[in-house]
Amino acid sequence: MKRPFVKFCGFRRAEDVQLASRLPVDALGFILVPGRRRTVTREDLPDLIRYVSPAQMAIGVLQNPTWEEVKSWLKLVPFSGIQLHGEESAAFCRKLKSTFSVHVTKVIHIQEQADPMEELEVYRPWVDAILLDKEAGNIRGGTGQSFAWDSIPSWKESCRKAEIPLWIAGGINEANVVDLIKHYQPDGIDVSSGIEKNQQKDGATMRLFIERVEKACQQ
Ligand SMILES: O=C(O)c1ccccc1N[C@@H]1O[C@H](COP(=O)(O)O)[C@@H](O)[C@H]1O
Repeated sequence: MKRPFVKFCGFRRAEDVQLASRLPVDALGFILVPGRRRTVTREDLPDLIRYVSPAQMAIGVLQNPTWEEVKSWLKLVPFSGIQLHGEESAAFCRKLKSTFSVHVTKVIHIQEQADPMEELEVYRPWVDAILLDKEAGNIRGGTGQSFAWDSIPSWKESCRKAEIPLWIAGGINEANVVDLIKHYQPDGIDVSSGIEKNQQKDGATMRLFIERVEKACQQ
Protein backbone atom coordinates (compact mmCIF):
# COMPACT_ATOMS: atom_id res chain seq x y z
CA MET A 1 0.00 0.00 0.00
CA LYS A 2 1.27 3.50 -0.84
CA ARG A 3 2.45 5.32 2.26
CA PRO A 4 0.43 8.49 2.91
CA PHE A 5 2.08 11.89 3.12
CA VAL A 6 2.69 12.51 6.82
CA LYS A 7 2.55 15.96 8.42
CA PHE A 8 3.37 16.56 12.08
CA CYS A 9 1.93 19.86 13.24
CA GLY A 10 2.10 22.35 16.09
CA PHE A 11 5.82 22.62 16.85
CA ARG A 12 6.94 25.23 19.37
CA ARG A 13 10.29 23.96 20.68
CA ALA A 14 13.55 23.67 18.75
CA GLU A 15 14.37 20.26 20.27
CA ASP A 16 11.08 18.84 18.97
CA VAL A 17 11.70 20.18 15.47
CA GLN A 18 15.21 18.69 15.54
CA LEU A 19 13.82 15.32 16.57
CA ALA A 20 11.08 15.33 13.94
CA SER A 21 13.56 16.44 11.29
CA ARG A 22 15.32 13.08 11.72
CA LEU A 23 12.12 11.04 11.32
CA PRO A 24 10.53 10.01 8.01
CA VAL A 25 7.95 12.78 8.23
CA ASP A 26 7.14 14.71 5.04
CA ALA A 27 6.13 18.05 6.54
CA LEU A 28 6.29 19.95 9.81
CA GLY A 29 3.59 22.49 10.61
CA PHE A 30 3.75 25.72 12.61
CA ILE A 31 0.64 27.37 14.04
CA LEU A 32 0.47 31.06 13.14
CA VAL A 33 -3.14 31.49 14.31
CA PRO A 34 -3.18 34.08 17.12
CA GLY A 35 -4.06 33.02 20.64
CA ARG A 36 -3.86 29.24 20.33
CA ARG A 37 -1.92 26.95 22.64
CA ARG A 38 0.57 26.03 19.93
CA THR A 39 0.93 29.48 18.38
CA VAL A 40 4.48 30.39 17.39
CA THR A 41 5.61 34.01 17.61
CA ARG A 42 7.32 35.94 14.83
CA GLU A 43 10.37 36.13 17.07
CA ASP A 44 10.64 32.35 17.58
CA LEU A 45 9.63 31.12 14.12
CA PRO A 46 12.93 31.65 12.21
CA ASP A 47 14.86 29.74 14.89
CA LEU A 48 12.46 26.79 14.63
CA ILE A 49 12.25 26.65 10.84
CA ARG A 50 16.02 26.37 10.43
CA TYR A 51 15.95 22.86 11.90
CA VAL A 52 13.42 21.50 9.39
CA SER A 53 15.27 19.06 7.11
CA PRO A 54 15.71 20.16 3.46
CA ALA A 55 13.83 16.97 2.54
CA GLN A 56 10.79 18.12 4.54
CA MET A 57 8.20 20.81 3.88
CA ALA A 58 7.69 23.59 6.41
CA ILE A 59 4.01 24.52 6.47
CA GLY A 60 2.55 27.64 8.06
CA VAL A 61 -0.99 27.18 9.41
CA LEU A 62 -3.24 30.25 9.15
CA GLN A 63 -6.92 30.82 9.83
CA ASN A 64 -8.80 33.51 7.91
CA PRO A 65 -5.66 35.62 7.51
CA THR A 66 -5.61 39.00 5.81
CA TRP A 67 -3.57 39.22 2.65
CA GLU A 68 -1.09 41.47 4.49
CA GLU A 69 -0.60 38.75 7.13
CA VAL A 70 0.11 36.11 4.49
CA LYS A 71 2.65 38.35 2.78
CA SER A 72 4.33 39.21 6.03
CA TRP A 73 4.75 35.56 7.13
CA LEU A 74 6.11 34.56 3.73
CA LYS A 75 8.55 37.45 3.87
CA LEU A 76 9.73 36.35 7.32
CA VAL A 77 10.41 32.68 6.54
CA PRO A 78 10.63 30.50 3.42
CA PHE A 79 7.57 28.32 4.02
CA SER A 80 7.13 25.62 1.39
CA GLY A 81 3.44 25.41 2.14
CA ILE A 82 0.53 27.32 3.63
CA GLN A 83 -2.41 25.58 5.28
CA LEU A 84 -5.62 27.61 5.33
CA HIS A 85 -7.58 26.37 8.34
CA GLY A 86 -10.59 28.69 8.27
CA GLU A 87 -13.28 29.83 5.84
CA GLU A 88 -10.91 31.18 3.21
CA SER A 89 -12.58 31.62 -0.18
CA ALA A 90 -11.47 30.08 -3.45
CA ALA A 91 -10.58 33.63 -4.56
CA PHE A 92 -8.18 33.88 -1.62
CA CYS A 93 -6.58 30.53 -2.51
CA ARG A 94 -6.27 31.70 -6.09
CA LYS A 95 -4.48 34.89 -5.04
CA LEU A 96 -2.13 32.90 -2.80
CA LYS A 97 -1.38 30.26 -5.42
CA SER A 98 -0.84 32.73 -8.22
CA THR A 99 1.34 35.14 -6.22
CA PHE A 100 3.63 32.76 -4.34
CA SER A 101 5.09 29.42 -5.33
CA VAL A 102 3.83 27.62 -2.25
CA HIS A 103 1.95 24.39 -1.73
CA VAL A 104 -1.61 25.33 -0.66
CA THR A 105 -3.64 23.07 1.63
CA LYS A 106 -7.28 24.06 2.09
CA VAL A 107 -9.01 22.70 5.15
CA ILE A 108 -12.66 21.75 4.98
CA HIS A 109 -14.42 21.28 8.27
CA ILE A 110 -16.54 18.23 8.07
CA GLN A 111 -19.49 19.75 9.96
CA GLU A 112 -20.02 22.05 7.00
CA GLN A 113 -21.78 19.05 5.37
CA ALA A 114 -21.15 20.40 1.92
CA ASP A 115 -21.58 18.33 -1.17
CA PRO A 116 -17.97 17.20 -1.77
CA MET A 117 -18.03 17.71 -5.51
CA GLU A 118 -19.52 21.21 -5.36
CA GLU A 119 -16.97 22.30 -2.80
CA LEU A 120 -14.07 20.83 -4.73
CA GLU A 121 -15.01 22.36 -8.07
CA VAL A 122 -14.58 25.82 -6.57
CA TYR A 123 -11.20 25.21 -4.98
CA ARG A 124 -9.70 22.70 -7.39
CA PRO A 125 -7.52 24.95 -9.57
CA TRP A 126 -5.95 26.79 -6.63
CA VAL A 127 -5.13 24.15 -4.04
CA ASP A 128 -2.66 21.27 -3.87
CA ALA A 129 -4.43 19.24 -1.20
CA ILE A 130 -7.76 19.16 0.59
CA LEU A 131 -7.57 18.45 4.32
CA LEU A 132 -10.63 17.29 6.22
CA ASP A 133 -10.78 18.17 9.91
CA LYS A 134 -13.34 18.13 12.70
CA GLU A 135 -15.00 21.29 13.92
CA ALA A 136 -15.50 20.96 17.68
CA GLY A 137 -18.05 23.55 18.83
CA ASN A 138 -16.67 26.66 17.21
CA ILE A 139 -13.04 25.61 17.63
CA ARG A 140 -11.24 24.79 14.42
CA GLY A 141 -7.95 22.94 14.43
CA GLY A 142 -5.85 21.17 17.02
CA THR A 143 -8.83 19.84 18.96
CA GLY A 144 -7.62 16.23 19.18
CA GLN A 145 -11.08 15.11 18.08
CA SER A 146 -11.96 12.92 15.10
CA PHE A 147 -14.90 13.39 12.75
CA ALA A 148 -17.00 10.44 11.60
CA TRP A 149 -14.62 8.66 9.24
CA ASP A 150 -17.49 7.06 7.34
CA SER A 151 -17.74 10.32 5.41
CA ILE A 152 -14.21 9.82 4.02
CA PRO A 153 -15.11 7.53 1.07
CA SER A 154 -17.39 10.08 -0.64
CA TRP A 155 -14.76 12.81 -0.26
CA LYS A 156 -12.12 10.41 -1.50
CA GLU A 157 -14.13 9.60 -4.57
CA SER A 158 -14.71 13.29 -5.32
CA CYS A 159 -11.06 14.15 -4.73
CA ARG A 160 -10.00 11.32 -7.00
CA LYS A 161 -12.24 12.66 -9.80
CA ALA A 162 -10.92 16.18 -9.21
CA GLU A 163 -7.34 14.84 -9.02
CA ILE A 164 -6.66 16.51 -5.67
CA PRO A 165 -4.93 14.63 -2.85
CA LEU A 166 -7.14 14.11 0.20
CA TRP A 167 -5.51 14.51 3.60
CA ILE A 168 -7.16 13.66 6.92
CA ALA A 169 -6.73 15.36 10.31
CA GLY A 170 -8.51 15.46 13.65
CA GLY A 171 -7.77 13.22 16.59
CA ILE A 172 -5.37 10.90 14.80
CA ASN A 173 -3.01 9.08 17.16
CA GLU A 174 -0.90 5.93 17.42
CA ALA A 175 -3.94 3.90 18.46
CA ASN A 176 -6.14 4.72 15.46
CA VAL A 177 -3.74 5.54 12.61
CA VAL A 178 -3.45 1.92 11.41
CA ASP A 179 -7.22 1.65 11.15
CA LEU A 180 -7.40 4.98 9.29
CA ILE A 181 -4.77 3.94 6.74
CA LYS A 182 -6.00 0.38 6.24
CA HIS A 183 -9.67 1.24 5.88
CA TYR A 184 -9.58 4.62 4.12
CA GLN A 185 -6.12 4.92 2.50
CA PRO A 186 -5.91 8.71 2.65
CA ASP A 187 -3.30 10.47 0.53
CA GLY A 188 -2.06 12.31 3.60
CA ILE A 189 -2.45 12.44 7.36
CA ASP A 190 -1.89 15.38 9.68
CA VAL A 191 -1.46 15.08 13.44
CA SER A 192 -0.90 17.56 16.23
CA SER A 193 -2.45 16.47 19.56
CA GLY A 194 -1.75 12.78 18.91
CA ILE A 195 2.04 13.19 19.08
CA GLU A 196 2.00 14.97 22.45
CA LYS A 197 2.21 13.93 26.09
CA ASN A 198 1.25 16.47 28.76
CA GLN A 199 0.60 19.02 26.02
CA GLN A 200 4.19 18.86 24.69
CA LYS A 201 5.51 17.07 21.62
CA ASP A 202 6.89 13.72 22.74
CA GLY A 203 9.74 11.90 20.99
CA ALA A 204 8.65 8.37 21.85
CA THR A 205 5.08 9.09 20.73
CA MET A 206 6.28 10.60 17.44
CA ARG A 207 8.47 7.55 16.77
CA LEU A 208 5.69 5.11 17.66
CA PHE A 209 3.25 6.99 15.42
CA ILE A 210 5.63 6.72 12.45
CA GLU A 211 6.30 3.03 13.18
CA ARG A 212 2.54 2.39 13.07
CA VAL A 213 2.22 4.28 9.77
CA GLU A 214 5.02 2.20 8.24
CA LYS A 215 3.49 -1.02 9.61
CA ALA A 216 0.04 -0.21 8.25
CA CYS A 217 1.52 0.33 4.79
CA GLN A 218 3.45 -2.95 4.81
CA GLN A 219 0.41 -5.08 5.60
O1 LIG B 1 -2.66 22.37 16.25
C1 LIG B 1 -3.27 23.40 16.56
O2 LIG B 1 -3.25 23.83 17.71
C2 LIG B 1 -4.05 24.17 15.53
C3 LIG B 1 -4.55 25.42 15.85
C4 LIG B 1 -5.25 26.15 14.92
C5 LIG B 1 -5.47 25.66 13.65
C6 LIG B 1 -4.98 24.40 13.31
C7 LIG B 1 -4.28 23.64 14.22
N1 LIG B 1 -3.77 22.39 13.91
C8 LIG B 1 -4.30 21.59 12.90
O3 LIG B 1 -5.47 20.96 13.36
C9 LIG B 1 -5.62 19.67 12.78
C10 LIG B 1 -5.96 18.61 13.80
O4 LIG B 1 -5.17 18.59 14.90
P1 LIG B 1 -5.29 17.44 16.05
O5 LIG B 1 -4.35 16.33 15.64
O6 LIG B 1 -6.70 17.00 16.14
O7 LIG B 1 -4.82 18.13 17.27
C11 LIG B 1 -4.35 19.44 11.98
O8 LIG B 1 -4.67 19.74 10.64
C12 LIG B 1 -3.38 20.47 12.47
O9 LIG B 1 -2.57 20.90 11.39
